[in-house]
Order: sequence, then structure tokens, then C-alpha cells
Amino acid sequence: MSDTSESELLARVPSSLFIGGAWRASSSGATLGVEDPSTGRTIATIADATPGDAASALDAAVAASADWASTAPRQRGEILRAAFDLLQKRRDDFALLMTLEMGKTLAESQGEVTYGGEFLRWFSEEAVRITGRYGINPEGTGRTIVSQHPVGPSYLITPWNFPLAMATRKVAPALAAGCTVVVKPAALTPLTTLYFAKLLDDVGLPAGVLNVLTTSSSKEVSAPILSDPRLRKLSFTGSTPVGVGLLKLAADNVLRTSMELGGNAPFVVFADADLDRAVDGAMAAKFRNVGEACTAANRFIVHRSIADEFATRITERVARLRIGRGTEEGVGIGPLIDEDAVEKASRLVKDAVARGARLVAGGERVEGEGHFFAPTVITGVTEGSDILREEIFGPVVSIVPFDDEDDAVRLANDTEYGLVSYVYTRDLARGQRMIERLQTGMMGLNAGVISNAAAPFGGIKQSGLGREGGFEGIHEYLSTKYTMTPSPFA
Ligand SMILES: O=CCCCC(=O)O
Repeated sequence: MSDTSESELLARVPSSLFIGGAWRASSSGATLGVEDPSTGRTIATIADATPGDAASALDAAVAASADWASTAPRQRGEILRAAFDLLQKRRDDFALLMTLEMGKTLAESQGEVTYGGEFLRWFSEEAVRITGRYGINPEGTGRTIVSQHPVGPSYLITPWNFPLAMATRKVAPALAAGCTVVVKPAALTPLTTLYFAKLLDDVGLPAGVLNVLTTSSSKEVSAPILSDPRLRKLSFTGSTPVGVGLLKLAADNVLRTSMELGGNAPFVVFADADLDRAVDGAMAAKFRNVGEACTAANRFIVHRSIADEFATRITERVARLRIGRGTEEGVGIGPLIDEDAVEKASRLVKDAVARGARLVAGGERVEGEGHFFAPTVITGVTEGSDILREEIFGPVVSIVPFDDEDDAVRLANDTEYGLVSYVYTRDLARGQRMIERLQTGMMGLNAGVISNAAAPFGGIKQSGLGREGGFEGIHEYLSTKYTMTPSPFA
């Protein structure tokens, strides 16, 4: 892809806030720069919203709320389906845009367009399946009606690592349910959301149903929205500490919340595993998105009898990964999002090595422009190392040996997080035991990627509340109403 098409694409992406169906500058006139993490250079300058803009965005969402809630579910679904279709036509634009602002390779960005698009298609189909029930009370004197209603104006805060898929995973079920939304993308990757808002506008989403705030002052901009009694729902994907802070604010306004927070996924390989498959799964679970995913395998817990062979095979695969700008042909590892991410990976590796781990590959930043960290393998990681407790969010394979099943379970569960676990075994009964014993909301059983529009995605413990996607996803935006009416024969 030449620089010309990159600049042509960037010129097509809106650079303003999207409020009430109109593109507007920030009320303060302030702007913020968006950087390409592979060069560190600014690629776009966009509006930097103020708390006043936030209030306007919520006003617009509230004003559009009643009409959208009473729009026929079929019509809501058809708008989402039209968005899915248009996304396929614009898929190369979206893929390139994500690579430019987030750094992932073009192949990964194409994968994200497919993944993210599926939420539009899935929820276009779910919009027409909002049901209730009619029953009789045990006494026979009354009839019970249970119905579902849009929860109301919703505030959706999305992360930088999956700029399209995390927006569609929240926006599509909200819209399908009949809720209007204010979306705040991460300041590091706002362009994809702005381009997505344009796409929804292009397929005829009514004004005010979706509003977008881009800002460098998340706390200040979120505050007036979260404290406004007209807001009824908060959905957040991001770190656990930020999520906890948002939950406290949401509590003051008794908001419905969905929280998709941090992870510390164990990837457990038993001695009876199909090692070829386990290595393929490990590469996917670790290096998808350069490890910048809450679902990324963080701790490779491998039976002692195969730990060396597993490490050797992973190291061979890692040696073949080409590092570079995501737009370049053949690149398998793009940059990390920023310098803080590089420093964190470096610190965690150093700490593990200082506590006795062996560095087998990588281990340091790649010198030059951009925020690159070499794909890394460390073995014999000892308990107490920071890398076993913290989310790495980088391309580091950290291997811990175990001796028996109880030991594996103890190590896997030894974390405050509970998002996803991965288990490789050929023993069906052991696999079933792991489903019951591992404390996570999701599991890949002989599978290294679990993300899917049909999945009820979410965690337990410090990894969050609620589920996104699947049949459950739309219910995060619906509230249940129960009505009692006397028996018609009374
Ligand atoms: O980092 C968390 C976002 C979700 C990633 C995924 O769907 O795998």
C-alpha cells in the first residue's frame, strides 16, 4: 500500500465529534493528535471533546431515545445488516486504518474487520428475537406478563487494541435492543470509530442514535455523562483499575454496567496433549494482536516432561516472525501501542530473569523508530515473578513447569483475574474436569482463539461483569418488566 492511498484514506476519515447526526468541532476548538505506533509520527489531528461536548452528546442520545426504542425491531435489524454489508465493501479501508492507528498487521486488521463485522450481522438477527412470556400464578388468580424493554441511553467506552470489534461488540447489541448511545473510543485509536460512525450515518441511522466523543481527557469528559440521571447504562472494556473507578461512579447513579476488564490467561499443556496443535494454539493465543489482548495467553503452564520441547518448538516459530510496520508484506509482529507498553514488557522480562527464569529469545526493545519489542520466550519462570501476576500485553511467552493436575490447577487459578483459560489435553475427562476447576468465564479447550460473535464473552473475579456477544449480549441492553393482571375468569 503506498503512502498516497494512506493519505487518501486519512483524508476520508472525519476529524470531528459526531453529535446529534452532525459533525462538529470541539466547543473549545481543541484538537488531539493520533500517532502511528510504528513510526511515532502524527497521522491525523481530530477534535478533542470537552465536558460541555459530552453533555451535548448525551442530550442528543436522550432526545433520540424514545423514537429509536419504538422503531420496529426489523428496521433496527436492517440498519445493522446494511452496516454489515457496507463494512464488507469498505473492509480494506477499515483494515488499513486500524493498522495505521494501532499497528497490528494488515492480515490481523482484515481478521478484525471480519470479527467486528460479525457483531453487526449477529445482532441484526437478534434484534427481531426479543421475547417475553405469559404465565399463570400458582393460585390461578392472576396472569403474569414478562416483557423486555430497552434499558435506555448508554455510554460505551472502548479500548485501543481492537478499535473496530470492541465498538461493534457494544454498539450493535445496544442499537438492536433499542438503546441510543454515546461512544468514547480510546484517545490512541479514535479514527476507526469515527469512520464507523460515518458508515452508520451512510446507511441511514437516525440522528442522535449514535454519538461519538473523541477526547484526551477521559475522566473529565465522562464525569457529566456518568452522573446524569438520564444515562441508564455503562459498558466499558479496559483495565481493571479503570473499571473499578468507573464502577464506583456508576454506583452513585445506579447504572446497569457491563465490565470487560483485565486478564491473566493460563495456557495449560498436559503431557498427553497433541503438541503440534498446542504449539499452533499457543502462537495464536500469544501473538494475536502482538499479545495486546485481554484474551492473550499470559502464563504457559506446561507439564515438566514436555516443557523443554514445547519451549524449543515455540522458539523456532518465534524466530520466523518478522518484525516491522504492519502495512509491510510478510510482517508477523507489528509495534506495541506506545513506549509505556515497551517499558512494561521489558520490566516484566527483567524481573522474571532476575528471579531465575532463562531468557531463550528476544527480551528487549527493537532500536529505531516506533514502539517495537522483540518476540520473547522465557522458561523456568518462578512463582512470585511479576510476569505471572500482571497482564503482559506484549509478545512474551513465559513458561512455568508443573508436575501434576492439581499443581496445574493451583497455578492456573493463582490470580485475581478470571477471563479466559486455555487447556490442551487429549483426555476428555480431564478436559471436562478443567471446565469445572479453572476459575475463568471462558475456556479454549484445545483451541487457542475463543473470540466469536456467537460467544458470551466475559470474565469472573477481577475480569469483569456481564457478557458481550452471543444470545446474552442483547440482554445487557434490555431490562425486564413484570406485569400482573387478574385472571380473565375472575
Ligand atoms: O482486550 C480485550 C478485547 C477483546 C479481545 C477479543 O475479543 O479477543
